[in-house]
Amino acid sequence: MLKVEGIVKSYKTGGFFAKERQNILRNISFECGSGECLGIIGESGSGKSTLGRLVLGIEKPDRGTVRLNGENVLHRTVRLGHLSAVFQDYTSSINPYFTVEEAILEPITAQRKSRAEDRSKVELLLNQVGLNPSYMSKHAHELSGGEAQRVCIARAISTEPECIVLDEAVSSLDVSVQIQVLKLLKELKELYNMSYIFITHDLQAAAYICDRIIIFRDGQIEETVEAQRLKDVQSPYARKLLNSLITF
Ligand SMILES: Nc1ncnc2c1ncn2[C@@H]1O[C@H](COP(=O)(O)OP(=O)(O)OP(=O)(O)O)[C@@H](O)[C@H]1O
Repeated sequence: MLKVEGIVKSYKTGGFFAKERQNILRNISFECGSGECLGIIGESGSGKSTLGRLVLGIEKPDRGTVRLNGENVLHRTVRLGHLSAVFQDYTSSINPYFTVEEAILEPITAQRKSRAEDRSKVELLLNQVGLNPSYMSKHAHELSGGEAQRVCIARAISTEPECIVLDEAVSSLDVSVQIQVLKLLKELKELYNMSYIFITHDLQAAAYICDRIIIFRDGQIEETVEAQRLKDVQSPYARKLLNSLITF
């Protein structure tokens, strides 16, 4: 279970010596249960990706804590192998000098598992994301967008993490590929009982994959709603935002 409590985050607004700071996240608290997919929807610049980085323990909050099963994610041992991420920019997510096999093995190697099992593990992971073993020796530039994102997903699930932060993970893909990858993510979530923090602008994608959706406004939670009851949002802002995001 992921528990975010009282997160506050600001950044310096000017250069290195600047004293002024811009508040990005203001007192954010929520929980994401095991096996739950929690969506974060909000306008551009509202702080969604910043929140994602704090959940991953990549950055430190000014105040507040992110805990995974009661332990602070700022400790490397708490996040290593237990938390992972899939980002929008799949091409730069994969080291261009790595083969697919090396890219998928990166997090496993960080956990120092035995090398003998590695190849068969990569084969299994490729299979689970719908790619055949011949992909192992390819490099990122030889993959289509959908294939590269499948490799990123295989890498993200390789350590069987409890939680994955998916930051606009399907947004750069063609619509038909988006649907396939969303379906795959849903299946993998069931298979491994993982939690997802699903950051997106895409209301349809969120409605498809999420159990609950947080509507974010200017670094604060405006409203949280069950994905199946999106039409019942209460606040006028949330209504307006959702209407603006409906594209059909
Ligand atoms: N490392 C940083 N240093 C300074 N300011 C930053 C940093 N990271 C983000 N910001 C600022 O924080 C604000 C929120 O950015 P963030 O990327 O979290 O928003 P977002 O909701 O994910 O936006 P988008 O949907 O466009 O990706 C922006 O004004 C951004 O310029």
